[in-house]
Parts: sequence; C-alpha cells; structure tokens
Amino acid sequence: MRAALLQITASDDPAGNLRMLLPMLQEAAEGGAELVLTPEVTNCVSASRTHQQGVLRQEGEDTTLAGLRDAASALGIWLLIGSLAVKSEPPEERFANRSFLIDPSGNIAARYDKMHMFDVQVTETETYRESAGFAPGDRAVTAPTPFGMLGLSVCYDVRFPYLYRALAQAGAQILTVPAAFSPATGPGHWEPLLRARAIETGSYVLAPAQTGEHPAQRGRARRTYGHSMAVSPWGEVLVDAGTEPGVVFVDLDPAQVQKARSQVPSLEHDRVFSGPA
Ligand SMILES: O=C(O)CNC(=O)[C@H](CS)NC(=O)CCC(=O)C(=O)O
Repeated sequence: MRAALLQITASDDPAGNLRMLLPMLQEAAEGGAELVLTPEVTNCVSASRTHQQGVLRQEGEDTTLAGLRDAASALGIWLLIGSLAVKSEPPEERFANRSFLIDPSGNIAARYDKMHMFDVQVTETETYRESAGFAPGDRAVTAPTPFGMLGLSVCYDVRFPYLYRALAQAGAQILTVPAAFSPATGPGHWEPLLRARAIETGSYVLAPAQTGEHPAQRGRARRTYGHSMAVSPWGEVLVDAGTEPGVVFVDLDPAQVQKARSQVPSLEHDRVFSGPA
C-alpha cells in the first residue's frame, strides 16, 4: 500500500489553502497513493482568535471539509485530514482541533478531537496557549481501513505514550500524528518522539506536518518545523520531507507490523503495579 504525506505552509485563508491542496491531492493520487494525509490545522494557521472567529465554521459548514470530501471521492482515495479548526457545538465557545478520516466515497469514516493542549512556554519569547482557543477532546479513536486499523492523534499528543499504547492495544497498526510542530522543539524532539511511538507499539507512524513561515493577514505570522515523517514499526525513518512544501510517498507493508511485534512482543508484556507512592 502506498501512502502520501502532504507537507504544506497553510495561511490563515481557508479558501486559499483549499486551492493549494487540491493539486497536491491530485499529484498524490496520480503517484499511486491510496491513503493521503494532511497536517494539523490544514484549513487555517492563525494566531488571531478574532480572525479565526471570522473565517472558521462548524464542521457542517466548513468549506475545506466539503472540498476535501469531494476530492477524496473524485480521486477514490482514503484521506486523513490531519485536523481542521472548526467551531464547537454551543455553549462551547472554543474551537475543536479535529482530525477527519474520509473514505473513497467521500464519507466521514472517523473523527478525533485532539486531547492534549499545547500550553507551553517553549522559549522566553515563544508561548503557546492552545487551550485558550481550543477545547480538548476526551475520546481515543481507532478506525478500520483496507490497509489496517488507524489510530488517530494530533501533534502534542505525541508526548503522551500511553495514548498510543491504548490505540495499539485496541488494534491500531498505523498511528497518525499530523502536526504543526514548533521550531523550538522540533529539532530535538520531533523525530525521537515519533520513532519511540513506532518502536514501543510496533506500528507505522505517519506524521504529515506544517512547515515554514505561515502568511497571516491578521495577527503575527507563525513558523513551524516541517519534516513530515513516516516511521516503520521497527523505528526506521522511511521518509523525511525536509522543510519544503510538497508531496512525499511511502510504501507500507502490513506484514512488517506483525514482524516487529513478534520479534519484540512488548505490547503484551504490561504489568499491573502499585506505587510509586
Ligand atoms: O494553534 C493552532 O493553530 C493549531 N494547533 C497547534 O499548532 C498546536 C498548538 S499551538 N501545536 C502543537 O501542538 C505543537 C506541539 C509541539 O510543538 C511540541 O510538542 O513540541
């Protein structure tokens, strides 16, 4: 099975981002990808709540979701929209950071709301308060596909290993980690975190990422780390997209999941313990 990761530099203009994505989806499908993945906040990268309030919609009215569903069915591909920022159901006033799995008929096969909020001061000048704008989810999600079971996650989730252990123990073989990773943490943490999640679960990890300097009409411009990555169940980096936007391909073999897990069956070796108190 061939997958494609779309590495993009999304702006804060959802319509422009959709126009940029459609030819990339076409390129991915023409290159033989049966599963295509986009990064976190595919529809809008913005640091301005006022701007987001103006351009973002609930999922039923989200034009990026509608356009990408049409594209998935026109191209006959499975599409993991890493996430869309969408308005929540009232009375929740914050957005949801929601991942969607679209099937080749354009139906929504699964949704997952990012659970861990990036409330972190990464450097003296760079602070993120994701929970001010986004309401966290509270439900882990797996989804069957013809290529195996997906386990969904988003970005900062990657730092919480028990989530991935739960996904793998529930049957997930391919873990998705769409991201908009910070340039401060990316160089030291991105690759080792992804490889660790792959090794400790014996799963493929597919991590499409935002990259570069994101143009913004309102609010300050944001930068992201890039390096969309696919990791094998043995922990090898199969592809690293560097920092330029584009489409990268990776071939997956479900038998590799079985092989890694039978060589090191650590997923079955959990112990129940007391303490440390
Ligand atoms: O705010 C948005 O538009 C969408 N959300 C994001 O970009 C989020 C929260 S700011 N980014 C991360 O989770 C980066 C995590 C990270 O960089 C790390 O774990 O080191």
